[in-house]
Amino acid sequence: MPKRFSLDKKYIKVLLLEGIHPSSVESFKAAGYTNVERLKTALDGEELEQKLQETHILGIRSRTQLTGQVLEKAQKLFAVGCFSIGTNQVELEAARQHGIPVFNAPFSNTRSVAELVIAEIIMLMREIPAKNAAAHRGDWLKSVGNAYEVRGKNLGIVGYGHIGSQVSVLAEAMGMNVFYYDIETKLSLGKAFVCDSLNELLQKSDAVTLHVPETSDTRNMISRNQLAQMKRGALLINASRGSVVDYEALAEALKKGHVAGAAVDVFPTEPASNTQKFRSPLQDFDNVLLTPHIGGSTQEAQENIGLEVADKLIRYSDNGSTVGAVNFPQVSIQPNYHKQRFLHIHKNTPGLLKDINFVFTNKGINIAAQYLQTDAEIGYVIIDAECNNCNKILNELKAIPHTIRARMLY
Ligand SMILES: NC(=O)C1=CN([C@@H]2O[C@H](COP(=O)(O)OP(=O)(O)OC[C@H]3O[C@@H](n4cnc5c(N)ncnc54)[C@H](O)[C@@H]3O)[C@@H](O)[C@H]2O)C=CC1
Ligand SMILES: O=C(O)CCC(=O)C(=O)O
Repeated sequence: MPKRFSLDKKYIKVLLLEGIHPSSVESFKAAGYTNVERLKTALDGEELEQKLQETHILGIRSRTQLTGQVLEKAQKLFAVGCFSIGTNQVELEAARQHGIPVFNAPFSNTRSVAELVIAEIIMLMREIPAKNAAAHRGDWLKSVGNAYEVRGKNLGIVGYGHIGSQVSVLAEAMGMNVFYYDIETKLSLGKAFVCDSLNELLQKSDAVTLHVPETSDTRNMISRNQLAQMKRGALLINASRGSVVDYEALAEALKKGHVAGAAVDVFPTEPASNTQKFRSPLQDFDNVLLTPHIGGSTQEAQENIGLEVADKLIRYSDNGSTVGAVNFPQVSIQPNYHKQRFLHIHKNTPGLLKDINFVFTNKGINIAAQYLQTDAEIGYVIIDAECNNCNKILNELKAIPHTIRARMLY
């Protein structure tokens, strides 16, 4: 059976930034993509814009910022893969308007984050960060101090999604009492107790861990007022996004001893590479565990993410399937090796489908199958047709007013 490609694959440039796992390169190569470049670092500014001039498929993790301005200039870019859960590093609406679906990996690193959080809860409850820092300086802090077992303590989980719910199960297995708060109704796992408000959760918890996405609602959701609601001596863990906690306020609460310790993996501004310096108001505190956004950085997670996101990008590039895209109408579709496939992305305008169909019917070309999905603003249609002069058809499809992008898979 002949293979059909969405551009001759030798012309498709795949650029993978930020040390994305080599498993993704292997996937692209196995699917016939030979022009794959993998860089260890993130890119920004002019360097990023330059590189994107020749890129069709881009893979990033959390450091590369894809603004509307950057996307506007990336004329050849037709798909973006975030090799992460979070997609806040991409202006999704701008990508959508440019006809660029954005894919991510919603599950693959969740267990890794949950395990790190559990380890941090134990470390913080035993005051290990401060004792470890002292030992490195030659000081011997052998005292029970405020060290506690986690068994029987209350853990508050904010955001009971993929990560929060796994933390819940692991914490209960260690004998913790779990409380959670979510804006959505979520099935309680084990004996976890749902709280009606964030304040209720903060008031009950000996340790609070945050597992919400970055949204306008979660920005600074833990600030002075919320920290004041926490029990004196409670712990705070943030492995979600840096924007979720006001770190100046957290530093004040730590200074006063109101918060006894914290573990922080994410920051409002993170160094773009390992050679850049990292600064945070939390660096002054021995009782704060600081990690460089490595919640999901395990070999298992990264290998799986590499495979998962590469697979979604390849399916889109080869077949037009947008399943798993976070900003795009979802079309689930199998390859069609016998017909010519066209992809048409357009502004959702009345009568446009008629114009598309006219391109074929006007020439007596049979449309064998058609798959359309729309949202309020854009439409995405896949057309399998029996045509001979396919390039001419493609050009006519591109010329239809309100077309954002048209491609032919061949
Ligand atoms: N540190 C790291 O390396 C990693 C960080 N993350 C971060 O963790 C976040 C959570 O990941 P998942 O659990 O997989 O996401 P998820 O989407 O499965 O769960 C998020 C939960 O938060 C809830 N939520 C949203 N807004 C809320 C609000 N204002 N108040 C309370 N609950 C709210 C949602 O309803 C959902 O249940 C990601 O969005 C990402 O930013 C994810 C992976 C790795
Ligand atoms: O591993 C990364 O670069 C990003 C992890 C993360 O924050 C996510 O998956 O949302």
